[in-house]
Amino acid sequence: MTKQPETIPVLEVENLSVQFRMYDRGLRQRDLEVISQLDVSIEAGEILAVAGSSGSGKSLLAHAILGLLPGNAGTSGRIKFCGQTLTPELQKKLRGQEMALVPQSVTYLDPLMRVGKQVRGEKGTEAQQQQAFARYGLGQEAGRKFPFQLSGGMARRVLVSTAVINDTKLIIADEPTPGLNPEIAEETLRNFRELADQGCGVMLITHDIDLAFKVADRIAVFYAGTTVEIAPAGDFVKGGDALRHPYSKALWNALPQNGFTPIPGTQPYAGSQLSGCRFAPRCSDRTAECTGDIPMRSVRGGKVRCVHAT
Ligand SMILES: Nc1ncnc2c1ncn2[C@@H]1O[C@H](COP(=O)(O)OP(=O)(O)OP(=O)(O)O)[C@@H](O)[C@H]1O
Ligand code: NI
Repeated sequence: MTKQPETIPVLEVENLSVQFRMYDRGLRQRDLEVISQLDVSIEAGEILAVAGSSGSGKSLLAHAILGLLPGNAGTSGRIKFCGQTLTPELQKKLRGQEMALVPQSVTYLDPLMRVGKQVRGEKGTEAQQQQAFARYGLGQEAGRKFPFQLSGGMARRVLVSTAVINDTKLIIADEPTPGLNPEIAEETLRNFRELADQGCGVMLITHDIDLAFKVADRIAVFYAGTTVEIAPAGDFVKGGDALRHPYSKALWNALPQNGFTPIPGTQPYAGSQLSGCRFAPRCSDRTAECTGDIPMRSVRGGKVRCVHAT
């Protein structure tokens, strides 16, 4: 029997931690760990949604991948792009080309530069830009406009065009839909699906797991700076016992269509050094074992960071 060629994931994040060097009064220095022991991967053709509440580390993960962390941040662990370990030099080379960020807000467009020029960037050609614009239903005249002359929907398509212009293999979209009317939000998601279907890996960062399971293949749930569950999107449609981590179940129960049941307590600040399960203080299933080191493990075709999950 011939062996199937192994496909190399577009993105592999292994045991990633991110710390910020902070100075207390009197210049005492301490490291604040905001992402810890994070593992995640994306295959070509796949949309991975990254869902989690505010402050759980979603944007920092995006910035760590792209090499956009601020100067006082340090990382450990490994990030591989198409099998190659990323270094700051490589990140700089690939950024905006083979890996691209669709930022949260159209205010990321330079207000003083015509959008065609922005979309082409340093290396894109006029022909590539026109092709991308045509693909997203933008007239050629759009390229000569300034951002303030675009409608919200057009500006969004411009941002997506920016991401596709250089045969991008990995697109990271950070909260691309809030503030958009539902039609444009859906159109934006359709664009990502299309790009994935053509072989791109897409990381879709969102607060909204409702939206995530409509378009994503898998969902990674973040809590206080790490992944607590990574599972097929279908499990998040079913909810309840299809899910593995108590926090994922709680998120599901908090959805309007599932009764809006709130989760008591609050997420610990990502920098607060906790040992053991970070969700334990809010978990009704917690036991003494939850204070130990909790690795990710495989359960029913997904991954979970919980000693009790079956
Ligand atoms: N420059 C920084 N210095 C210190 N701490 C920071 C810095 N940037 C972010 N943090 C902290 O890191 C944690 C994760 O932040 P991050 O922006 O990744 O959250 P997020 O999941 O993207 O949240 P949101 O959904 O609100 O965008 C937060 O607790 C935040 O306060
Ligand atoms: Ni964010």
